[in-house]
Amino acid sequence: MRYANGVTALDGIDLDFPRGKLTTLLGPSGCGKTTLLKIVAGLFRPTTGTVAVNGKVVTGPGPERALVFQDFALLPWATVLRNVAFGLELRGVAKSEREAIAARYIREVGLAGFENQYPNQLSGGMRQRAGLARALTVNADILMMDEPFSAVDEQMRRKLQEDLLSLLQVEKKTVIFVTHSIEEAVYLSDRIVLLSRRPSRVSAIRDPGIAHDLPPDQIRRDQRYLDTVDEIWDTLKQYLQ
Ligand SMILES: Nc1ncnc2c1ncn2[C@@H]1O[C@H](COP(=O)(O)OP(=O)(O)OP(=O)(O)O)[C@@H](O)[C@H]1O
Repeated sequence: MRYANGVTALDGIDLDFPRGKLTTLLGPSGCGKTTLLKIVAGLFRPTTGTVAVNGKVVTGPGPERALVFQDFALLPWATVLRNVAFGLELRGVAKSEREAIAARYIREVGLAGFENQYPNQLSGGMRQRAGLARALTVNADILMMDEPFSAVDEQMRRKLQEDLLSLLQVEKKTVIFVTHSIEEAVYLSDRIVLLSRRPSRVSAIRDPGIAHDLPPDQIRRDQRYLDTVDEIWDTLKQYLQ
């Protein structure tokens, strides 16, 4: 992918994202993680190459893919209920139906009771949950999450990570996740793609092999978890100047 200003962000990326698995893109700042996510989302057209979902080439955004941003881009003038239902509103789903669906996901992400609050009345963690609920509401099979937990404090981040794993046990989604945190990647992922410095290539792929149904504290103490964190750091630190 080469931008109009001459920056080549990605070069020769050949990747697949297994169905029902959480794949994380990890790499140095500016290597092109967000660019790759936006290409998969159909927001950017790659200079060369293609993206296919279930064998069908992506030519733009589609209902089977939902993008969750770091700030979740909530509408400040709309309540949580309306924000969460917004994707369905855009699709012309009737008010009572979309609100019933939205209410279900609001409960599922742990926001019950906050349906009528506005985004500025919520904490950062609650806003993240509202954004996630909105992505779930449109029932896309593929969720793309761009550093979704980076704007909250460490305790809330851990809680959101745990809740995301629990949610994914129920809602079988294919997730493409971008983070800067090696620990977060190893904790959450079925598969981790390490990208090199720009112009970015796939440097390595790791399957942490961690059972996500174990209690969170047990995962974080697991020797395999700790070794994988160390090993990934060893690979990534060569890209730091
Ligand atoms: N719209 C754009 N036009 C021109 N260059 C861009 C554009 N968007 C991103 N870039 C450049 O492409 C490169 C990759 O950016 P991108 O945001 O994809 O990286 P990233 O890995 O997500 O970065 P970070 O980890 O810092 O969030 C950067 O050098 C960035 O400056």
